Amino acid sequence: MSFRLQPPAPARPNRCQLFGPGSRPAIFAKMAASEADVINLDLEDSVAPSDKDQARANIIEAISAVDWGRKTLSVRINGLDTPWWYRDVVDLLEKGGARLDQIMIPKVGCAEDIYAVDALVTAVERAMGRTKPIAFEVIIESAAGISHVEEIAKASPRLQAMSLGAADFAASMGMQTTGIGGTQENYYMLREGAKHWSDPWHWAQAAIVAACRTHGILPVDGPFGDFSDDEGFRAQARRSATLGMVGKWAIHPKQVTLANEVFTPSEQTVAEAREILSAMEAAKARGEGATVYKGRLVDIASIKQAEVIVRQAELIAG
Ligand SMILES: CC(=O)SCCNC(=O)CCNC(=O)[C@H](O)C(C)(C)COP(=O)(O)OP(=O)(O)OC[C@H]1O[C@@H](n2cnc3c(N)ncnc32)[C@H](O)[C@@H]1OP(=O)(O)O
Ligand SMILES: O=CC(=O)O
Ligand SMILES: [Mg+2]
Repeated sequence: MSFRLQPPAPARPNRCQLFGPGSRPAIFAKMAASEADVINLDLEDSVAPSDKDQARANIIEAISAVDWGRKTLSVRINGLDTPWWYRDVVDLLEKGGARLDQIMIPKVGCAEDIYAVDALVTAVERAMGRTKPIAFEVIIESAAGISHVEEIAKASPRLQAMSLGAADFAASMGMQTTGIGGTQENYYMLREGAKHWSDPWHWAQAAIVAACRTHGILPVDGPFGDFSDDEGFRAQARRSATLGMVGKWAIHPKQVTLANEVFTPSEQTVAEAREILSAMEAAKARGEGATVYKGRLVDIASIKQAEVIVRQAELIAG
């Protein structure tokens, strides 16, 4: 155990991040009225190159014109390999107003990518006398991104969240699939003639969770493309939650309820966590570090596990 304590992740709900193209302002009010904790207005891959300027103008207007309530409001800028990203940053910060909370940086490949955006954001913030610092979230969606995930996670104090972007990740890795997230038909083990599907996203998710938890950042699962497959979404989201991720993107409004359902600990889970804490209090009073709860071992590590669940529930309850 290091003497350095693991830093806590930002204390805000992040169960669902609802995306919408900046080129489709008619849905902005619907996004604001949704139950998503985070809104991601997109300037990147859901916006055609010919629409980039108009989408940026739409978003700048909507940042202050729409009532976003208590949601975290984030805008996904274009990637650093495009001619649009610097204009996205400068215009959002100069013209977007104070309501904007966060910028999402896609296709991050190394810590220097964050440094570059940080330098630009810092300069514009100073020039504008902006008092609320813009937070960052990043998408790990390339071979370079996952290779440098830990140095990316510690690249800036602005960084609050990190998502896995399954679509671009699959493309960058040369994966033989056009599906966005979820079960991949050809990724199975064979035993006695029966197929057992495995999870090709698992290793990247685990690397992201470890980097995020080391540096106090929220790990988030990205898109699940087949929005007609509720059970597929649930299964993917449950695996992510079990691994330690705090939430998942919704690329269609119907996925918001599903994400909130999975990433909100159930009453039963919270009640059990509280019972474990009580059982450990009683054990401590007896001078014991370990005891039995419902026929199974609980010890001092169980306190930390139970506290994760109770903290999640308290955060969501506000
Ligand atoms: C790989 C990645 O990078 S993923 C992230 C980038 N991608 C995106 O941002 C895409 C976000 N999603 C969308 O653009 C759209 O949801 C689409 C294109 C997938 C589907 O759009 P539609 O064909 O309009 O969907 P559908 O007809 O089922 O919409 C149902 C209702 O939800 C609304 N709606 C659709 N998308 C959204 C959204 N993202 N947020 C809020 N409301 C929405 C529609 O306006 C419609 O409202 P209505 O009932 O009042 O008429
Ligand atoms: O940007 C998201 C992705 O899956 O790619
Ligand atoms: Mg992407």
